[in-house]
Amino acid sequence: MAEIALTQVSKRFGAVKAVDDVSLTIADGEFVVLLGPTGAGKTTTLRLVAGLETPDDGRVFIGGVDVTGLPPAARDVTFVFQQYSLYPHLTVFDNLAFPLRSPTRRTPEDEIKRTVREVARLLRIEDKLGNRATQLSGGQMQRVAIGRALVRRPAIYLMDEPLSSLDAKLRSELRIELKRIQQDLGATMLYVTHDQTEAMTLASRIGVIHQGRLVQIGSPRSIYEDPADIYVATRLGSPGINLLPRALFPDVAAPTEAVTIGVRTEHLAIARACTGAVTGKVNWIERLGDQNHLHIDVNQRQIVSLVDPDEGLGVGDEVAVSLRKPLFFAADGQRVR
Ligand SMILES: Nc1ncnc2c1ncn2[C@@H]1O[C@H](COP(=O)(O)OP(=O)(O)OP(=O)(O)O)[C@@H](O)[C@H]1O
Repeated sequence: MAEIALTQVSKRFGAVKAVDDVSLTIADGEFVVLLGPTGAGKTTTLRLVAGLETPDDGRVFIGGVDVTGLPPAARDVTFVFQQYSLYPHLTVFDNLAFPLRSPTRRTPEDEIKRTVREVARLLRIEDKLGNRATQLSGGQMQRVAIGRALVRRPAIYLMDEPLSSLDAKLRSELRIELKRIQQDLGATMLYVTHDQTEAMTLASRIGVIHQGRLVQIGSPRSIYEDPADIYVATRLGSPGINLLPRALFPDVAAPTEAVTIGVRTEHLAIARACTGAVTGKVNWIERLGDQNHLHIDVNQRQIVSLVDPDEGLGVGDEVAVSLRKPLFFAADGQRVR
């Protein structure tokens, strides 16, 4: 395993700055997730580390070695893509063994057997080793695709939304397994996704990407609780953070530059209407089963909050809304305290 470092890396495609002056160090054994919407520059960043793209500016280091000019094959990384690409005519065993059988590796057959069985055990597909790839479900195929990356034991694993083609249940199962495997192997992983749950549950650190720039990097908790700006604040949290004009809560003590108040469920106290607080009206309840999303109208502004189904509130109820330690943002979107 090895450390990855990018120093002031930029990559342009014509007029588009896909990656813009990104500096980032991923420690040996760390799981860093790059989070951002489509087009933010996540895949390009991975491709720069893999050597599938060359930066216009900046350097890429793996294990302390400057690999900026080296081809992918010389970098000891594996890349797992969103769409599994298995050899359909081969068995699961042979698909997994494939990277070890490359002429440059010349791995002895008994070692191949041992490694393939070990990876199949990690991914819980030992009973499928004799199946052809076409006889597998989507989730099993993606496990094999991940397994193909694992057998090589590279210095670094790069994963580009490897779970996004799976249904929600399989995604959550494989998420747990990926994290377990990464910890078991002590693997260095750079993983990209636009799924906030994946980022929160997998990452040692989350890097939030916006228009090619790394706008904040930190533990999932710090990114969630202590966002640097409105953009980062809106990346995490379900329901999403409520962004409200400061004037809606005139009694709340706020820094003078504050123009917008960011309010998550945990910043809200909602009670049946009484005097003294800002009041609103419940105008919609989304029932999710174990919890509800409560939509409250406050002076024609919508606030959405998570509540227990047994809260006893109904559409049309008047409620008092008060805030506890919300987030404040200046006119330019930067956080102010
Ligand atoms: N080979 C290319 N040629 C031209 N433009 C490109 C190329 N690759 C990426 N881009 C552009 O660079 C920007 C970043 O793309 P990138 O694929 O890195 O984003 P992403 O965050 O991975 O998005 P997604 O989640 O959709 O994969 C986009 O505007 C994209 O259109």
